[in-house]
Formats: sequence, C-alpha cells, structure tokens
Amino acid sequence: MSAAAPALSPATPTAPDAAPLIRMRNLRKVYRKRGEDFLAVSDVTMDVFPGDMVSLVGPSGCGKSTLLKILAGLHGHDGGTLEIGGAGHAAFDAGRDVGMVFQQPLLLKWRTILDNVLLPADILKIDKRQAREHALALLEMVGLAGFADKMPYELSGGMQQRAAIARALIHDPKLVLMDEPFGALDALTREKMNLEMLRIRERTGKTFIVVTHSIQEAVFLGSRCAVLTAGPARMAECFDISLPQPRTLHVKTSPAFGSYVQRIYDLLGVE
Ligand SMILES: Nc1ncnc2c1ncn2[C@@H]1O[C@H](COP(=O)(O)OP(=O)(O)OP(=O)(O)O)[C@@H](O)[C@H]1O
Repeated sequence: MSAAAPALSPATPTAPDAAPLIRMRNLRKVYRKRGEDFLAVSDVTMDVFPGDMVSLVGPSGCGKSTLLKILAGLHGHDGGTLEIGGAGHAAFDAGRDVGMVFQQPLLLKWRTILDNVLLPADILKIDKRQAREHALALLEMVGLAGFADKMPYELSGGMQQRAAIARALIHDPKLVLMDEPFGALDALTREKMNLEMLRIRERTGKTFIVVTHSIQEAVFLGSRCAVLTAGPARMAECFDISLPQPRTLHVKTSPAFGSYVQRIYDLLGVE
C-alpha cells in the first residue's frame, strides 16, 4: 500500500489470515471522581494482530494511557466490547501475558540490573535457573551484556530503559504495552532506541502497542498507526504503515514517510 492509499478500516488485518489478538469495539471508559462521571474514552474500535507494532498517537489527555490500562487489565471498561486472545489464540491472562514499559524505567535501586529484569519472573514464580538464562539473553539482546551485575545508578537513562524493556519481556508475554517509553530520553538516544525497538520486534515477533506523543516516532515504529482525537478519546483512523524493511533512519527523509506524517497531522487538525 502506498502512503497515499485510502484509510483501512479498523477491522482490516495486517496479516489477512491471522485472527486478531485484540478486538476492541466502541470501547468506552468513564472515571468516577467525587460523585461525578468523567468520560475519558468515548469510542475506540480497533483490531490488533499478532506481531503488530501499533503506535497510538493523539493529543495530551485524550485517553491513550487509559486505553493501555484497560488492555493491561488494570482498569475495566464501561461500554463496548474488548476481547483479547479468543478464537485462534490460547487463553489470555493479563497477569502473565502482558509486559509493560513506562516513560521512566522504574528500576528498583537496591537490585542489580539482572535482579531488576528478574522481578516479574520472581513474582510469577518462574523457574529461577531458566529465568536467569532468559534474563541474560534478553540483556544481551537489548545491548546490556556485561551490565547484569551493575546497579541502576551506574547506567545511563537509555541503558536503564533498555533494562526496563528486558524486564517487560522476561515472562515471555504475548502483548507488550509501552507508554511513552522514550519520552524522557534525549533526541539522539531516542533515535537509537527506536532502531533498537524495531530490532527487538523483529527478533521476538511479539505484539507491541506503543503510545507516543511524537508523530515521527509513531510512523517510524508502527506497522500500524491508531490516531485518537482529543478527549474523550475517539478513534480517528487506524491504518497500516508500509515503509521499506528493514527500516533505517534514512526512511525519515522519504516522501512516503512525509505522507504518513502529514496524514496524522491532518487527522489531528494540525495546520
Ligand atoms: N484515575 C483517574 N481518575 C480520574 N480521571 C482520570 C484518571 N486517569 C486519567 N484521568 C483523566 O482521563 C483523561 C485521559 O487521561 P489519560 O492519562 O488516559 O490521557 P493520555 O492521552 O494518556 O494523556 P497524556 O498524553 O498527557 O499522557 C484525562 O483527562 C485525565 O485527567
């Protein structure tokens, strides 16, 4: 599909034969505070397919984090339907099958990097020897081989965020949810982490949903992009991003990349 092709409907799969891992239909979420209702998500319809890297973009306060929290099982929803797993997939247990990465690495400062990565494995009581081997392999994959015994303060912000990504993968989740994972990093480190993420996605084949405020990042990372409009969140459009593979930083100067960026600006009403 070229960048100028018409929008795909939310139900159009990236891999036509695969069953969606996540089906959201008219999802709605109301927060109740001090007796008052606050509509945070009004109407989100989207399918996410196994192996997708969905970038979720929209203005501040439009409900992106709320949507991730619903997917992570941290919040319920008040309307519409949400199916995760379902037909064609093994049963889905949010406690075991979701990995989370936040804007800050949130490493425990009294644990080594290896022990931080192992934290979800400890909680889920995964066999210690197996988990340790897996953690060391993940640290190698995220470029932290040799840093297992360091303490968090000995690592840069970007390195700590890599450790947080390894931690999100230690229990072999089916779905990895990332909430502005590179928002706290400097521009150059962020570019490097974007490249790293594409590599990690390719190597793990996992399904990722990444919230970002950066439209360029949304296009660069996403195999699909979901654009939400201002609060309460409503789905403006969800479309495939077809850019050459493997993606390199050069793609950012291509006309196709520019067309996708423009399409998102248009959807968000940015002149
Ligand atoms: N626990 C809560 N109780 C009440 N209101 C909440 C709660 N969490 C979020 N909200 C409100 O819901 C709306 C959506 O918040 P959310 O954090 O999902 O937006 P967001 O798109 O992730 O924002 P940002 O991009 O600034 O991080 C906001 O208006 C926020 O104030």
